[in-house]
Amino acid sequence: MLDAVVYLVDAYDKERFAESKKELDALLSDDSLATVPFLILGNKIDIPYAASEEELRYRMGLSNFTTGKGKVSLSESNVRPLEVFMCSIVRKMGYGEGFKWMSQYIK
Ligand SMILES: Nc1nc2c(ncn2[C@@H]2O[C@H](COP(=O)(O)OP(=O)(O)OP(=O)(O)O)[C@@H](O)[C@H]2O)c(=O)[nH]1
Repeated sequence: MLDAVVYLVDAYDKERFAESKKELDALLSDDSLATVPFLILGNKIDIPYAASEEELRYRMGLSNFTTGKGKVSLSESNVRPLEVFMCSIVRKMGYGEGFKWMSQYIK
């Protein structure tokens, strides 16, 4: 079984959000991934016109599904950990926080 899924979205390529949402939805509804933590990374925030975190969350249909940043214990619940972190891979920023968040849910 997978420990986690890291899903990277190009936050600058707004025209492809619908396509990206479709792919993500397929993964989210895959029974074999039902309890697997999902880290959604919105990349390329160094570009001024890139989507904000809020816009990305909305466009990906995740507004009501993120489980909270920081230390949030979900082990007592059936809730799958899912969060959105914005990053710039070329600037080497943002994803570290995401991976740190994710690591608390990996046994
Ligand atoms: N400005 C910026 N450019 C980036 C960043 N990360 C990757 N790129 C650049 O984006 C270009 C295209 O790479 P990707 O977006 O990863 O392309 P891809 O997802 O493999 O291909 P597509 O499916 O066609 O989008 C490359 O030139 C990368 O260097 C980033 O954080 N900021």
